[in-house]
Amino acid sequence: MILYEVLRLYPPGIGFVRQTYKEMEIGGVKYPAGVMIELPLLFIHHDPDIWGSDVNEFKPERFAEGISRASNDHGAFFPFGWGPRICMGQNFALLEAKMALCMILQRFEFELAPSYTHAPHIVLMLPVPYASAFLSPHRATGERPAREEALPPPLLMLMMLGAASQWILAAAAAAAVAALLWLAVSTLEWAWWTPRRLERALRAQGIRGNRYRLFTGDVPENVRLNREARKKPLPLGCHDIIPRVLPMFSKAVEEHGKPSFTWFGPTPRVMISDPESIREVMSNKFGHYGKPKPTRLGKLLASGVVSYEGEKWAKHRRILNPAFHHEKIKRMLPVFSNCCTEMVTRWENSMSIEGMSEVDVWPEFQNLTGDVISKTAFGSSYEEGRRIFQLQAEFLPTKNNRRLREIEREVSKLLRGIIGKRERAIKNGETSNGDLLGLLVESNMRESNGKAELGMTTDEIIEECKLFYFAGMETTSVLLTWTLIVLSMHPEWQERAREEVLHHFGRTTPDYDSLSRLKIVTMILYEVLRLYPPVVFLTRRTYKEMELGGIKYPAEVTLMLPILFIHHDPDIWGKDAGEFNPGRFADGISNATKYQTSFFPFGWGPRICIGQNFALLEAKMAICTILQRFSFELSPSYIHAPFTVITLHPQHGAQIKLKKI
Ligand code: HEM
Repeated sequence: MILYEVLRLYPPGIGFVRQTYKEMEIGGVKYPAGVMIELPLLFIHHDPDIWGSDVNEFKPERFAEGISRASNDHGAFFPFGWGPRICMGQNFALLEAKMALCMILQRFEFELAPSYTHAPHIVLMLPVPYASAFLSPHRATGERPAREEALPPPLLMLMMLGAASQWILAAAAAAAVAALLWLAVSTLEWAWWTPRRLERALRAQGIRGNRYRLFTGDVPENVRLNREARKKPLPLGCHDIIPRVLPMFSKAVEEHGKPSFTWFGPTPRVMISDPESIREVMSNKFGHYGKPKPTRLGKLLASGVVSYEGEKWAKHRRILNPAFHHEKIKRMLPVFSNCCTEMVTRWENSMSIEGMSEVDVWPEFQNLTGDVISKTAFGSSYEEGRRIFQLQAEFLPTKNNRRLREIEREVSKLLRGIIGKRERAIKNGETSNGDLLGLLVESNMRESNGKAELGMTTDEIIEECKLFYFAGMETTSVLLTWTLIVLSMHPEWQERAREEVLHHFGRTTPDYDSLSRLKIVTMILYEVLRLYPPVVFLTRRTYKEMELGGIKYPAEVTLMLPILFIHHDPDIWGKDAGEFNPGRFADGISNATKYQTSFFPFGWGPRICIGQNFALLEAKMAICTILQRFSFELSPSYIHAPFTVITLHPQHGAQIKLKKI
């Protein structure tokens, strides 16, 4: 209470400043971009309308029932800031202050020295210029301390430093002990106190879950269960893939029900299982649900817009959006079609005299989507783009740190070269070739309009290109692979799709308008995305206590939005949830179930996948080109074994027997 009351009356930081990056309405007032907004902590902490008429009195008891009851506005006390950028060190600071105060109180009584002048002023923080006090040993004789003990601390420090070098050694030793103490306390805080506090808060809300294990949480158990699950393939035609793909979460739901929590290291991960709550989280209207901090692997693979928050995300998304507009993607169709034709021609050339062949379509589709994204992203700089793709493909299995850094450097160098060339061409009046990079550079120049801070830096454009690469190649090849596997398992739907394709295009190259009108093929792709979503779950993080579906989640909890579980839930999709039935999408996505967020393979809300139209058009082009030329079935060597390596892969490949038609 005392520390809180001191922090209220004498907050070390007396205010915060934020700047508007675009026009913003706050409390009914519109602030243009570029305005500095002062958040006057000191004024708010001293406001009698908030704290009462005794606002300027030192009354620690006002905090007797905690911070939230101390004033008539629970947001009125924020000496450590507030929201996502709240001081990371607040627990550290409070603990340190308590420790210091306790040790002083144990040993001394104290009062102000006559020389003390009460004159708080600002030099970054709120210092006390001459903070001398008379310290006397606790319950001691009342002897006055020596004069230098009452000197201002900086002077005292200088005198001490000058006096003897052993003081320096002593100070260094003390600093080392303090650093060790700090390390120990923050490790304990991170690995034990915080997880235990969060666990208690979740259990108090009636949410059940796994017991916390120090440091590792459920990670070793997850590895063990995955290893076990991966030993057992599924029967052909079985789409009940959850226990194999996400065995730990599946077990948690069995044992604890929904919602329940597991541990990703010291962070609890609560699985949210009702579509309404999922919609609320994904809408993220006020920025209350953020993305968890990216892992090291995530950062190395690609950061870019997918990992940003707040204004930075909004700026990047605004610049990227035009590149993914329908009209722009329509212009990329010839690239899609050429790449698909190249692939099927290769397949045709490898056929036996009887017109049969066996192909593992998984690497084939990775190649196809890699080719498509290289050409659509980099246009004339395709060769350099292709090299980047090869380097990134090498990246994932590489564990050698030196090699990883080399790859990073080479990818950045290649991208920097391509971007520089493109920027110079556009400045010389050449229009972009309609490729993603050109559109991005153009949109960036338009958006920044000469003001660098409104646009993206070259490094940021590089990150976005790496992201296109990863996001554009990986996910779409997964969708195509499962589509071929599932259509091999369900030949009646393969036949219906082929009829539709031949009806629209015969043997000619599919055009944009007819591709957009395909009904059966679209229903099939949706049903494959439902049963085999390339991204099996998403995560978000609470920045502060949030109420969701009647449950209060404390800050720092990870919410898991389990696409795979929701897509397979019989309470949402009916008894036939585990069956392949594209007919459920006959009247569109919105009529397939009664909830908006029961189908979200591309995410939802403001952060919905920017490339979904791109991916669906590419997938339709590929499926049509294949259906026009081949019938196909599973090879006897195919083993049905979906598992996740970031996205949903076929563990033993996707061997398909093709027959020329
Ligand atoms: C079948 C194919 C695809 C699937 C299933 C898919 C899935 C997703 C999902 C689930 C998200 C949301 C992530 C979240 O909210 O945390 C997302 C975001 C994103 N996707 Fe895709 N994606 C696909 C294809 C693509 C393609 C082809 C591109 C680009 C060429 C792309 C670029 C992106 C980007 C940039 C974001 C981040 C958007 C943001 O945070 O504002 N995706 N994708």
